[in-house]
Amino acid sequence: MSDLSSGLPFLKGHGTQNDFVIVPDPDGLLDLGPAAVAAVCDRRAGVGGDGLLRVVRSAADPAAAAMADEAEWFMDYRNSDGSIAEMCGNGVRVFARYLVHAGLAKPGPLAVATRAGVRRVHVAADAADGTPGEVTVDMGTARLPGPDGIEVAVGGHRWPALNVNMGNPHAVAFVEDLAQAGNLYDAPATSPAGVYPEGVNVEFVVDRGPRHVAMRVHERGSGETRSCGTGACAVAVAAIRRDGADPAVTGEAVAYTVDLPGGRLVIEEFPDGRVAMTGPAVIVAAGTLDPALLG
Ligand SMILES: N[C@@H](CCC[C@H](N)C(=O)O)C(=O)O
Repeated sequence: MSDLSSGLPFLKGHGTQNDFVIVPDPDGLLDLGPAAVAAVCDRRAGVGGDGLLRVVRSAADPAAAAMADEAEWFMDYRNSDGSIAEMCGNGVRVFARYLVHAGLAKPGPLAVATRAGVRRVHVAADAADGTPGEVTVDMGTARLPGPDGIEVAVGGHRWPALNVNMGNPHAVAFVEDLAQAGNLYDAPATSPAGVYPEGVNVEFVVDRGPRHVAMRVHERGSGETRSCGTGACAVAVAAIRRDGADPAVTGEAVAYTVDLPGGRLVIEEFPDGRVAMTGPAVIVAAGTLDPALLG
């Protein structure tokens, strides 16, 4: 158990404006329950964030100890409502940026343990003018578990959707106009019932040009966010199949540009099914959390 009487150090970072509170806990001494996470992520009464990244040595956390030989650090990711998710694509890029920022890793290749398994990350060196290098993550392979006939509904609109699992669940719907998704204050309805027993992240997608799409997302546990890395991968995978460009069939790697409200990500898929995501990730602030916030 950690002594929190003098407060808890934190940092703030984002990847294409998907923003996270980063809490270093190298020795795994913190017990951050859902209420504490939600309080920290509250945009008015807390620091504010779409999620929280606890940075802990894999060997110090039972959820990651089995990955400790491969990845020194475990990304313990929580949504802003305090719920746990298996994976966060922007989160893992921001996590890697933090490790470099804190001197815990060097730019270049590094491995990060997540609940969805070890993810290989590459942090590019900063440019000569100080612009932070982009961060690429090998996101593993997408699963498309079906069934056929999934639909997403918002207001009076209803669209067919593809179930894409990137370690976490997604429903991808191609729409005519991103405004049709409305204000996205509430989670969109999905059918048939029972396809997503643990909840789902829902993506709305339009075409922008050849191999170029734009999307909005409603994230499970966080609401509408300005970017979602696993969501962008799910969208690219769905668009690649729709466009008949599946690398497992064509034998050719393919890259799609995905525009999100908070920025741009490039998603590649390779003939062996691996999906890679590249985009910016930055640290923007550091401070101390009032222990009262943590309950
Ligand atoms: N923003 C993330 C996804 C975070 C988890 C998601 N809300 C879930 O519950 O699955 C990303 O960048 O992938």
